Amino acid sequence: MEESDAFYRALCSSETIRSATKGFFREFSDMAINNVGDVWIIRSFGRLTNDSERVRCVFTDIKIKDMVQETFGRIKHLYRDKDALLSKTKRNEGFNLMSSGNNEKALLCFSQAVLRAPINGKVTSIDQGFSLSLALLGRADALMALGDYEFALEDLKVAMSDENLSIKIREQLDVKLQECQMLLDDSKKIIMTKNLLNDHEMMRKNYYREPLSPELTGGPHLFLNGLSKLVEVRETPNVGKHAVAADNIKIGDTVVSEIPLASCLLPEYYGTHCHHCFVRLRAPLGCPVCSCVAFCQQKCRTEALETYHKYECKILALLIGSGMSILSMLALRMVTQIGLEACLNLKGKIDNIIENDNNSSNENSQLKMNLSKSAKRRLRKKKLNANSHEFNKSNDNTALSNLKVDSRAYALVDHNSKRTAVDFLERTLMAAFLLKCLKKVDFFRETLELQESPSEEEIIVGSILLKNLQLLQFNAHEISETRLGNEHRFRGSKTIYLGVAIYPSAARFNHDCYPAVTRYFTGRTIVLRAIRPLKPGEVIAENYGPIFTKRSLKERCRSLAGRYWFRCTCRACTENWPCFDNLIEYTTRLRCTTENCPGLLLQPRQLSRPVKCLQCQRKINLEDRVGVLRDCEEGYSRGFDFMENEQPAEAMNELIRALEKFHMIASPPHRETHLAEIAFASCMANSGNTWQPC
Ligand SMILES: C[S@@+](CC[C@H](N)C(=O)[O-])C[C@H]1O[C@@H](n2cnc3c(N)ncnc32)[C@H](O)[C@@H]1O
Repeated sequence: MEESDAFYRALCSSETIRSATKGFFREFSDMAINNVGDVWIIRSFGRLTNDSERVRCVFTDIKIKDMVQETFGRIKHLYRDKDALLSKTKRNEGFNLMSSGNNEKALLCFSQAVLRAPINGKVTSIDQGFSLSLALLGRADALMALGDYEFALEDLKVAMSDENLSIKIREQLDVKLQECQMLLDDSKKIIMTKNLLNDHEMMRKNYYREPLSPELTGGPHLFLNGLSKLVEVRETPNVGKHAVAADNIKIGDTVVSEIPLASCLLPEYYGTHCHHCFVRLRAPLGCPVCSCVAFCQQKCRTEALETYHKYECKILALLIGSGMSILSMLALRMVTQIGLEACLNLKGKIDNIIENDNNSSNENSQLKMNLSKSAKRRLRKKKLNANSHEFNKSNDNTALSNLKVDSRAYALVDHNSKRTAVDFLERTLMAAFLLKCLKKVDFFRETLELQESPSEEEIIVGSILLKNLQLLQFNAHEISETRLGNEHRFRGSKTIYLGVAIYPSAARFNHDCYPAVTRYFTGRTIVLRAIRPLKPGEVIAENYGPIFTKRSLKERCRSLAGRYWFRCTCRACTENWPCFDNLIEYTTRLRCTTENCPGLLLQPRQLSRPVKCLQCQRKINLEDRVGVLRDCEEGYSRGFDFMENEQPAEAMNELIRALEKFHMIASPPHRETHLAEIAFASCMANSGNTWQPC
């Protein structure tokens, strides 16, 4: 590797751990790395062979332990607290705004009042201790004025759930509840009889619910959760595990619809999206302790509070302030959401996976050479079946306890054999920081002082954190929402990244600079759908960011090598396909008309003159093919027109027909086809997370 490449790779790698500009962590880790020096890093730390040893080392080795213990010994609770007075002020602001008819702004004030209010009975000097119920009552008023009766009803029910409410407040709530129920029933009747809800209103209401995920085409895979039966996972020494078509795949087919194993919302969206399910907030509920996060409904709040948020609550501001990356937060979430017992249980499974991996990479390289095709197939099936065991036990999101034994993520690639000692050290320091944060919030049974050396339980959890930090670097996905244009759904729309998540099945899809699938999200569920047809055995590739139409070969190589540590050998790279701008000049290759011939031919200047196919050696007349290509282009234009009229379903039908035809008679690259694929992907994303600012 050239020096500049190694430098770029190290830079990319560090950014998956922490910010290069914000927070205290970077400064601390740079200082620690400088202090211990290269010799110790390479000769001592670099010789350690597993994650437990690495975590133990930073807490016990004389060269580094004081720095680590002293810095992390100062960890304190840091979070945004409740504020009853502010809640009351915001509630009064809300009433003022309502009286001047500004109900939307009033709703925002009431929501702030709800989120800042302490639980009833906590601060009795203000609102006699009922700030929360009063804030909810005020918000219900605003929601009713806006016609959002279901949200209002929900607020009133939450407000009434306190058994110790004063008689006066209970009576007010009772009256409001009956009024709200009546208005809700009436509005339902009106909608049913007159179908009064217009498209815009319907869309607005749906923003606050999780969109429906599409069914998996061909039904779900027998044991690879979240994948369709049309997908198979294979493994080769050069590209590792990857998804291939098990059957014919058509354009638009849904090949993945998977819920995440763990996910984390970016802090900048804490005020606008549900901390748990990522849905847009309309009438948020808060955590009873902190004012940092918001939930769209009781169910999300309960799931979060019963699992990860009970640990993260009092350190959230510290975590954000440290400048840690969102992937580091996800590494912590994978631990906090399952709890200590499950972590201890997981450790044995992770060790088994690592051991099996080591054994099989040694054995496989020798064995595979000599095996027959059918023996290789049996071996593949056996391995996948072994993995599926953890799968079947774990993919029911409703049963959180089942998540406790899910070890699928630990079989994903982490490129440990290529990792430098300094990279390991930086990750280990982050794992140590997270470990001490967990200790501060009583994650562990023993209550040792922060400064003391870690117990065996802590080393286990530290090693899991460290492993998470490694595997997430190459396997996490960004969750997105489509911000629709102000005036038009498609024109001016853009993709907004809300957070990150880990999907053990989708993480098996390799990259291609000309991907076979497009990706969008329904809530936190990842959906992958085909944008070009595939035959059995063909690779179903995703795109990791650099797409051939927008980035040059050099840029793509640098980005993929720096971020994902591989050299791409896809067709777009090996044939050096031109980017969009240069595609205008490019002559599209047409398929030979001889049955089963793979030949690709360039259009002759004079169309009536046949050209010789170098594959089948026949003279081929391409007039028909050129005619069909024009039909395709016309089909694309009709699709674009439907999009211009904001009719995504009709646009998709036109585009699918034209794209299918194109792939039968020609081969990419072809400028109009790629524009059509982008348009088709936008139409599909339209049924996922979307938001149109008012
Ligand atoms: C998300 S994982 C994909 C699944 C992975 N191949 C596995 O075995 O689990 C990303 C890693 O896969 C490998 N990879 C992905 N696309 C590749 C490609 N086109 N060629 C070679 N390796 C690729 C790289 O090692 C990359 O870091």
